[in-house]
Amino acid sequence: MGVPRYAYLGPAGTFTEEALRRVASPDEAEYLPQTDVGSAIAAVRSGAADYAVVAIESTVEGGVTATLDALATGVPLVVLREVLVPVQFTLVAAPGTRLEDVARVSAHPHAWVQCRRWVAAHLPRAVHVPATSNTAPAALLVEALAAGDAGTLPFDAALVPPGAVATYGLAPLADSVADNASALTRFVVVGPPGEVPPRTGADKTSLVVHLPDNEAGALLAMLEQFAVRGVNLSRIESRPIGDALGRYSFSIDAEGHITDERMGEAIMGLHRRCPYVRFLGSYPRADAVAPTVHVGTADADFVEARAWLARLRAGDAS
Ligand SMILES: O=C(O)C(=O)C[C@]1(C(=O)O)C=C[C@@H](O)C=C1
Repeated sequence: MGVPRYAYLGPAGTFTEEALRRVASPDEAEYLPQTDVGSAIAAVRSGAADYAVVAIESTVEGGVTATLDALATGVPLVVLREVLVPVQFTLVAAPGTRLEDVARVSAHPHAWVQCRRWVAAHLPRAVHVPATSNTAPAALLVEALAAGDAGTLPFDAALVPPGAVATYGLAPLADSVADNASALTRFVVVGPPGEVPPRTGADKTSLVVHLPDNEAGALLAMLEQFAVRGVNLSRIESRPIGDALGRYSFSIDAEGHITDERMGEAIMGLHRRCPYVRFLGSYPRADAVAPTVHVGTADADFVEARAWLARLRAGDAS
């Protein structure tokens, strides 16, 4: 078998590539840059890649809907690992450009929303020119500079990851561009289902859940499956299923591993109550924070309770 092949949002220098470098260095893996998240995930489904690395959540914008939607339907894939990357941007432009010359800024939509206040304060005239990734405009700028026609570009400056400044040999116009200096983006490595990564004691489980139609309290009943078993949720968001108005799919991250008794019981509860449950994997938490275990919800409590029930069922009510 050759080296593992990773599909990810390119070109070189994206935050996604930085996340990938933390998973597998370029000399032990094949990097397959793609133009969008959907193509990276499709590459795993078609067998063109073994894994995809995709952004799934940011501290500023919440869930990355392209990723959530691509994983919620289609050939099942699972999350194997998560990686957190700090996100700040550098504004780059052709040499000689001054801040006051900048009226059009190229940026990935997720980058733009993470720099809105900075842009309003420093470039009040600037409009957004959407880019397919954080480094796509850097590559265009380099090409245009080499061809001597930077003036024909559809933007005056671009927001790029700081690491891309050196990769593309560009001159920064402004550094540390961010509305939230501690912004993080969470990336996940996804692959075909197989063995579940072993429990570490600080794990996350991701799920997609549909609710029964027209049932008062269905959302509450779904949440209770977690609450009564002491399972904390770290993210829940609704996405339209897409076939009719009012039909929503819930994308959930829960603290714990599928082999934890409380998580297993909660997922069985979802299976009994909800028309559709997709398991998107159990994997180690990047921050290695173990969940708080509430009274009566440790593995031993479930095991003991089951043994007690078995005794009752066997007629031992003493
Ligand atoms: O990986 C990149 O650089 C991207 O352009 C993608 C992406 C994202 O989709 O969230 C990654 C990190 C930042 O949050 C902004 C954009």
